[in-house]
Amino acid sequence: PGHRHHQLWAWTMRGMKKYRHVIETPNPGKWELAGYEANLPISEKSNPITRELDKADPVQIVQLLKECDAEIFQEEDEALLNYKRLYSESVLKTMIDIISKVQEVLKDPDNTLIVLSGGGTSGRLAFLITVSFNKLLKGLGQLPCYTYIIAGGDRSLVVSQEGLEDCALLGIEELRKVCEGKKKVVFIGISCGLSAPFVAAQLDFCLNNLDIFLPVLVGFNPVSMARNDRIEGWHSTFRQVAERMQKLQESHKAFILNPAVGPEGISGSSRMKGGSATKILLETLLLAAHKTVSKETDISEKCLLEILRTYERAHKVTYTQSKKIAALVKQAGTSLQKKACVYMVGWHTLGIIAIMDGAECIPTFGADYHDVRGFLIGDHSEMFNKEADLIAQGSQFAFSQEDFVKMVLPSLTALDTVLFLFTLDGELTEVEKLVVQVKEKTSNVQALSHATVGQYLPKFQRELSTKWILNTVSTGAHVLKGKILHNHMVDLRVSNSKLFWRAVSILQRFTGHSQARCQEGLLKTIYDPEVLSDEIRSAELSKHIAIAAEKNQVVPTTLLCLLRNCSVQEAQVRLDTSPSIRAAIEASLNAPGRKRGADESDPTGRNM
Ligand SMILES: C[C@](O)(c1cnc(-c2ccc(S(=O)(=O)c3ccc(N)nc3)s2)c(Cl)c1)C(F)(F)F
Ligand SMILES: O=P(O)(O)OC[C@@H](O)[C@@H](O)[C@H](O)[C@@H](O)CO
Repeated sequence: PGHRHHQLWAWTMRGMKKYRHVIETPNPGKWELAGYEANLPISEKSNPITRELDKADPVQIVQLLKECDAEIFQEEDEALLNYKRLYSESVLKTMIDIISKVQEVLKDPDNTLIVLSGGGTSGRLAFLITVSFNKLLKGLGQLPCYTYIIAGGDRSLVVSQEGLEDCALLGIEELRKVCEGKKKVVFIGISCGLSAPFVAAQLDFCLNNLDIFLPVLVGFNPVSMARNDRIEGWHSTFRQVAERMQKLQESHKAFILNPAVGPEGISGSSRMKGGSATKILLETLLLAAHKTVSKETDISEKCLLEILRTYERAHKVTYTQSKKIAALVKQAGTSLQKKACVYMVGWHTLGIIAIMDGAECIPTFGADYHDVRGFLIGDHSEMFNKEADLIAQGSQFAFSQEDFVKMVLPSLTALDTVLFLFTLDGELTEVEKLVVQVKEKTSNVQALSHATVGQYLPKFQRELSTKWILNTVSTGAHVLKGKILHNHMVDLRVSNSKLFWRAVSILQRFTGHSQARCQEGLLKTIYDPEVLSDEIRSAELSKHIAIAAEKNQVVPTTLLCLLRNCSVQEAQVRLDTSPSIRAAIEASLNAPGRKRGADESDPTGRNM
């Protein structure tokens, strides 16, 4: 029997060879065996650690997410397909090569520029890192050398606009604008999944103008797992661009920094480990560059390792507060379950991290914009590219102390949770003033202060600690609210092409049906009540997405249709009359006489 098993495995792998973009559903119950998981992009895989996240209590949720975050720092491991990791030799060498290019720019600020760019969280981190390092230069009396691009412009910093990362030409246009008149530009394109068309097009543009640009790609998949489906309005796939860069790496004409950090705790949610790893990688690289730009000494791997280790220490220090974090998760979960709000109010850059986390809850958990919101206390004048895009755009864009006092305080109730994020040096009087005002409205006030004594964390590590805590609190609160099935956000809004493919993959995973059948089912729900024609089937993905983005519960509805072989209307009735989406799906997963899909094949047989 063993050899037959092997033959099956070999057959399935050969079948994978034709694998273009489509990742086919393996035979029922053969998901792990057939090397299916091995073929999935690491950034999109389901992390075994959080397999039962939806059944965990607050303390367990914090523990599981802590373990996921710890994978960022895991050393290269021969057994685990030895993907290169954060501490791998090759990664450190590439960082050193990039540093010397950055130093050339820092020495000639007038004719040069360092551009950081990305969609969603990657764009927000591009902004945060730009602000931090321009402030560092200003402190040294030097001119700013950094600028950022985020898909959708400054609005996307505070309110997600997920569809814009699909716009390849928009990326080029934004890049041309910021590089006007520059002779040398280090372009750092950030895409955790090696997937955003916005970034792929910018990198491609750099590759066609190497006399001016040095393209650097930051992400967390091997190039072999870069996204390979066609980009609308563009001639190359992300993978083709990445392969072109790979060839130029030898001659230092392009660089790819892509250590594996392991799958996200919520499958595909690259705002978490992907965002944290982006911050760690780029701050380490740029800090080292700034440290040695004055001295002629070359940067050493030892110096890089020292900085990286301080981030690893920040992970340890942060999770010594696990009990308090779990209490915050529980309290925030209660607020959301009672249809109340969670406010995260942070000082200086801690406020930017709070705003980012709040903005991400909308696409990540289908949250309403006022469910979880971040606010920035303190001066934000020199921060934004075009602050005008932000101010007075309506309550969705509220983010300042003034907005908090004017628009939030008056309607605060005892069911709301308010979390203050600050450091113990300096702004204490400011904090107390605001806390007093909040305490008049609710006792649900928590403070997260970074002690500047004892467990001292430098600025960048303090920010990452805040990100880990806020990501855990907002994720945990939505898990407790029943938004997650196993470790998947099944009820995702199909608002860009990556989310369209994630929806199809989740349908494959929970039904065991073929990719084609799942895609057909999804289109049926999207276009309902219109009957699908071949013309509709062959329309551009952007057309499907434009319609899907305006509809609710498209994926859960399709899942029920596929599981019960019923109509869209019947599925919608079933969802509307069910206590929760999770309950409706679980009931259908266990419907009598149903073939079991991947996510229920339980190797331990516990559920038999
Ligand atoms: C793990 C899982 O099977 C799964 C989820 N999402 C996906 C995908 C999400 C998004 C895509 S994709 O946009 O085609 C993409 C995204 C990034 C990348 N490097 N390559 C492809 S695949 C896959 Cl392949 C599997 C599950 F269970 F979540 F459905
Ligand atoms: O960095 P990537 O892989 O290109 O992803 C860019 C964006 O899709 C991503 O940041 C998204 O907004 C987040 O909600 C993911 O949790």
